Amino acid sequence: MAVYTEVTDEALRAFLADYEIGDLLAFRGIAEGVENSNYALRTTQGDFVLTLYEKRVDPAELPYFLGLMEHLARAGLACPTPVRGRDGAALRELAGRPAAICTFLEGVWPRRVRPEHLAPLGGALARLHAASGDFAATRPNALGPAGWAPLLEACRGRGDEVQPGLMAELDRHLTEILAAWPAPGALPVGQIHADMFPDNVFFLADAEGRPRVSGVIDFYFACTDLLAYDIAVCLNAWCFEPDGAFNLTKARAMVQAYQALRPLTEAEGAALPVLCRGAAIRFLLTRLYDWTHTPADALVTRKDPLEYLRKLRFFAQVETPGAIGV
Ligand SMILES: Nc1ncnc2c1ncn2[C@@H]1O[C@H](COP(=O)(O)OP(=O)(O)OP(=O)(O)O)[C@@H](O)[C@H]1O
Ligand SMILES: N[C@@H](CCO)C(=O)O
Repeated sequence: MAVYTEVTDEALRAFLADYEIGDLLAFRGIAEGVENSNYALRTTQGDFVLTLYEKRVDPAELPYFLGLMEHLARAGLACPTPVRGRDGAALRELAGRPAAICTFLEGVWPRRVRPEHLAPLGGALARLHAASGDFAATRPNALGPAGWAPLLEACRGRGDEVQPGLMAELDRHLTEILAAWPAPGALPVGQIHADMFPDNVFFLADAEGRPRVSGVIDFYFACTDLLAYDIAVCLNAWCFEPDGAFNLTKARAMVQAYQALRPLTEAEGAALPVLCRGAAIRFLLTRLYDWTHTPADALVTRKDPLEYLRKLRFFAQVETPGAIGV
């Protein structure tokens, strides 16, 4: 479910009059995603995606997200390009919500991640980091280390209902993670995607049938943070099998392809185990928050926090970067 705000045919046609993207042929709500309302539009000039930003997005941050997408697209990265209206503004309002239209990207996200996806993923991540290197704006990571303790507190009342003893275990992990977190200035910083999960990366097959990245979407967690943290997010989201086992082959393929374009510093390599642990607790906590604050009968599908408890435990016992493919 991700159409929270209904848009009428008339309202959409009036909205599109402010753009030069042709006449509307068809539009439909997109069911995937949980944060915002998305519509696929077809006009006489092509396909587009209309997004209405819902409650969890702070309108003040939209210029950063849209500006970053525009910057990356201009640098040649396949990501949604915000379309400007006749007056030059990309961020507008529709049905009482902030709204923007972006270009539509071809491809599909992998429902089942195969080892062949990982090298293209690593390459795409390194290109994203290179392309955003000269983007001037910054945005602190609201879901970075400073945000984890407040999130844990917000879950404390009901967290143990999900698994007995969970809160005490998370207290221990968080204390250890924060104590080992790299000091400011120790690692390279830049614009990161921060949510590079399989459902945000589209692939198409090349002439030989090998997957190649055709687009990266959903920049609404993007922020200015440690570049290597994006690798840690990918190691969490792409390198575990459905049975919970860590797949070292996938990890190595991703990290090697990334390093072919941007070699990691020694400090980044050494820090990756704790960055992975941090990324695991970040997704565990946001999922736990949603789990304990969303009514069970809500239309949104809640994601399993315990999947990330298993990943957190795995990364907590990693002793060398080599064990995670670095
Ligand atoms: N530019 C695009 N081109 C093609 N499809 C898109 C594009 N943007 C979004 N989509 C489609 O819309 C779906 C939802 O988009 P998105 O993941 O950005 O939604 P969200 O509600 O913000 O997300 P999430 O729950 O992942 O945080 C995607 O899975 C994809 O199918
Ligand atoms: N990718 C996230 C949702 C958006 O933060 C998750 O799977 O928990």
